[in-house]
This record gives sequence, structure tokens and C-alpha cells, in this order.
Amino acid sequence: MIPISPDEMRAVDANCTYFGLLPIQLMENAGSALASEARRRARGKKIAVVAGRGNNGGDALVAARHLADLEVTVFLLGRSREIATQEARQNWEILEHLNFDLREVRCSEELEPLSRYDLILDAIFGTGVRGPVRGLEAEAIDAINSSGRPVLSVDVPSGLGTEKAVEPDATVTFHRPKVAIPGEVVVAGIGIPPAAEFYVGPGDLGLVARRASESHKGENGRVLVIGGGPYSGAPALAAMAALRAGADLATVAAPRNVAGIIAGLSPNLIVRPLSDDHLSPGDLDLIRELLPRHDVVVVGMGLGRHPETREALAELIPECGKAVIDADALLPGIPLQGIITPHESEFRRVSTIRVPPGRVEKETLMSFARDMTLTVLLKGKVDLITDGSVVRGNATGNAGMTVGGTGDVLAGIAGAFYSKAPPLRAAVAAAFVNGTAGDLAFVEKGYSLLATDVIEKIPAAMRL
Ligand SMILES: NC(=O)C1=CN([C@@H]2O[C@H](COP(=O)(O)OP(=O)(O)OC[C@H]3O[C@@H](n4cnc5c(N)ncnc54)[C@H](O)[C@@H]3O)[C@@H](O)[C@H]2O)[C@H](O)CC1
Ligand SMILES: [K+]
Repeated sequence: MIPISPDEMRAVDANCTYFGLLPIQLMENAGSALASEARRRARGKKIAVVAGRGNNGGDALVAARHLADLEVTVFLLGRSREIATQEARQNWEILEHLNFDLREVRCSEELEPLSRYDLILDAIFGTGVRGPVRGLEAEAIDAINSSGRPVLSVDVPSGLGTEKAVEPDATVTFHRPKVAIPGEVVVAGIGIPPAAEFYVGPGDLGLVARRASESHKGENGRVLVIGGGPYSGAPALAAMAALRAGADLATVAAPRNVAGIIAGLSPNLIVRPLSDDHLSPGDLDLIRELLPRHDVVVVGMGLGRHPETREALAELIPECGKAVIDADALLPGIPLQGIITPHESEFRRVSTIRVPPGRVEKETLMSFARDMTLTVLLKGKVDLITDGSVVRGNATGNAGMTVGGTGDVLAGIAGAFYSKAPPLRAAVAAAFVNGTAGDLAFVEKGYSLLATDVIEKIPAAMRL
């Protein structure tokens, strides 16, 4: 089983809530699985639960209820009114109402009886531990380690990754192995089906959209859009979407015939006119000047098919570093890198793989992405996103989004996220935000929806 980091687990957790699988249900499953393992290991009836005030403690409170036929004592570190989450508090209150043996521990001496138990459940901290462990929690870790009794850690040994950690006999970890747990590890399912890890949700947004409060202008992404020619709206939509998705700066490099129109569409855009009515090799020096001042290049929308444009792209794209490649830049023979955002016929064109309509299989997409070292975001009713090793699906979005320009919006959002996150995470979150913004716009506009309506809903989609 592939290990999972605490951040990724938090994302899975948030997505489960979005799909209606609530934290209290997961906690119940975790506590039940933990109780079975504890029962299997306990050499006698006396079980001590040492619980912190987060959800890790909550899991062990559930286990205490499932082990009610044994002699269970719960040691809660601190006061019950300081329990941090609703789910853990609810489980504490059940035990309180049912007169379980509950002790609110204020000092480490109150943990001395630990040496008299047959098994200790270590539930002080799980994946939520931050910074150095001090005070009562540090003393409790020492008390567990010096108890001389068998210890079963809940999810992760408490304090793992800090200077002070529990050294258990074994750990019951939930859903998937957590990174870097030493010793014996038992992985317990908690009812999270594979689909809850396949479909994209707001947890994926949490993995890209964090912003340090003290960040400076430019630190949250500078996006260069190269597009336009036969069309002027497409690059403007991509650039505006990048700004709404959190980029600090969006520059559009566009053919001279449309540069003025684009600049007139929004005062938020910086527009650099190219030398001709289409992108041509003569523009490469200007673009090379712009590249170092941007983090990501979003290229292709509205460029048209002039042979000189193709020649310019073939030379330019390998120099772009992080790129989101869309539309008219998705042609065979033009090098690809970073993220590509084709719909099905563009995928067929660019991959030269013969697939019948509506039939791009996950495996086909993955092996193409792997062979080309690319992240592919294949737009469809369910978007498929893969970097060749992981494949994800996005089911947000609606039939109103078949209107022109929504693909340009998606590419712009992907550009903004890619400036701060690895390509797969950026593409996954972009697909979710674009579809969710489209769903919010659809509520108001129905089939009259426009790409600009989707852009206006990006902020609301990002607050989910
Ligand atoms: N991810 C899932 O799907 C599920 C996880 N479960 C369990 O929940 C924990 C994670 O819970 P969380 O509340 O986020 O964090 P913790 O319980 O690990 O601890 C948070 C608690 O501790 C305080 N705290 C953090 N660091 C310190 C410190 N250095 N010193 C003192 N206090 C600290 C913090 O303020 C909080 O109050 C996961 O491991 C699973 O066991 C679910 O129950 C099932 C689904
Ligand atoms: K623990």
C-alpha cells in the first residue's frame, strides 16, 4: 500500500466530508478497528486509554466504548471542556453519560497507575501534532515509555516527527500507512472507498491554495499567457481566471491586432503586443525577455494555425519551464511539457493514439503521460487528470460549460496553481475549481452561462 503524508490524509478526509462521509463516521470506524486490534493484543482485561484532546484521542474514546466488556480506564490529558473537536467531544460525552471510568489528568503523577494495566492505548497525538511537545503531553509520553507495559499507538506513535515520541509495541494506522512509522504497523480500513480518493474535492484545493499571510507581491504567482490572434477573448479569459485563482500578476503576450482589444477588456491585465498579426519566430526575443519575470507560461488559446506560429511554438515551449499547454499549441510535433489540457479530440491529435470517441481509457492516458513525462488533464464529462503514476477524476462542472471559453478559464486557473504547487496537484485543483465555479454560475445563469460568469464564481469556488 502506498504511504500517505499527513497533508494528503487531511485532503482525503476533507473530500470524504464533501462526499457526505462525515468525520464522525470515520472516527467510529477507526475506533472500532482499534478496539479489535486492542482486544487481540491485550493479555488481560485492564486497558488504559491515554487520550489527547484532538481527534486521535477521539478515536480511542470510541475504542473504549467498543471495549466496554473489559476494564477500561480513560486518562484524558487536560480538561474535557478543552476537547478540540466536536467529534471527540461527542464521544467523550457518550462515555460520561454511560458512567465510564474517566479521569481528567492535570499532572503526570496522575498517570503513575499506568504500570498496572495490561495494555496502554497511546492516543495523545495523531497526524495533527505541530511543533515541540512540552508540559503534560511530554510527561505523558515519558510515562507511557517508562510504564513497562505493552503499548498500542493510535494512527501514529504520539509525537512522531518531534523530539519526543512514544515508542510503542505496535501502531494501528488508519486507511493507509502514514509516512515513517517505525516498528510494527497494522493498517486498518475505516470505510474510505477507492472512489473517495479518485474523485477530486475541496481537500485537493487545500493542498495548493494556502498562502502565507506575510507574502509579498509576486510571491503568489506570475503568469504569462501567450495567446490570441484570430481570437482576442481566449487569452484574456485565461489571464483573468489566473488572477481570480490567486495569481499576483498576469501578463498577456498577444499579436498586435488583438493586443489593444485585450488591454481594453480589463485594467487588471498587462498586455505586451507582438510584432505581427500572429505569433512568429520574430517574437521570440521579446518573449525570452518576459520569461524570467514569470513563474508559469499558459500557452495556446486563440493562437490560430499560422505555420510561423507553429515554428515559433516549437522553439519556444522547451524554454518555458513550467507550462500549461492548451488548444492551438496542442499539435503533433510541438514539444510538450508541464501540464497539457486537451479535450478528447485534441488528445487524439497530440498523442496520435487511435482511440474511438468517448473511449480514452485511464490506462491509455496514464501510459501517455508517463512516456512523455507530462501531467495530462483530459477535459470531459468526468475530467481525468494523471501524471502517469496517479489518476484522478473530476466530476464537477455541467452541460452549460460547453459554451466557448471555459477551457481557457481552466488553463488560466491551472497556471495560477502551478506557480505554487507540483503539476498534478495544480491540475487536479484547477479542474475542481473550474467545475465548481461553473456549477455555481449555472445556478444563476442556467444555459445562458458565459465563461466570464465562471470567472466571477472562482472566488466562491475557492472558499469551499
Ligand atoms: N484523517 C482521517 O481521515 C481521520 C483521522 N482521524 C484521527 O484524527 C487524527 C488527527 O486528528 P487532529 O484532531 O487533526 O489532531 P491530533 O489529534 O493529532 O492532535 C491535535 C491536538 O493536539 C494539539 N497539539 C498539536 N500539537 C501540539 C503540541 N506540540 N503540543 C501540545 N498540543 C498540541 C492541537 O492543538 C489539537 O488540539 C488522526 O491521526 C486520526 O487518529 C479520525 O478520527 C478518523 C478519520
Ligand atoms: K497516537
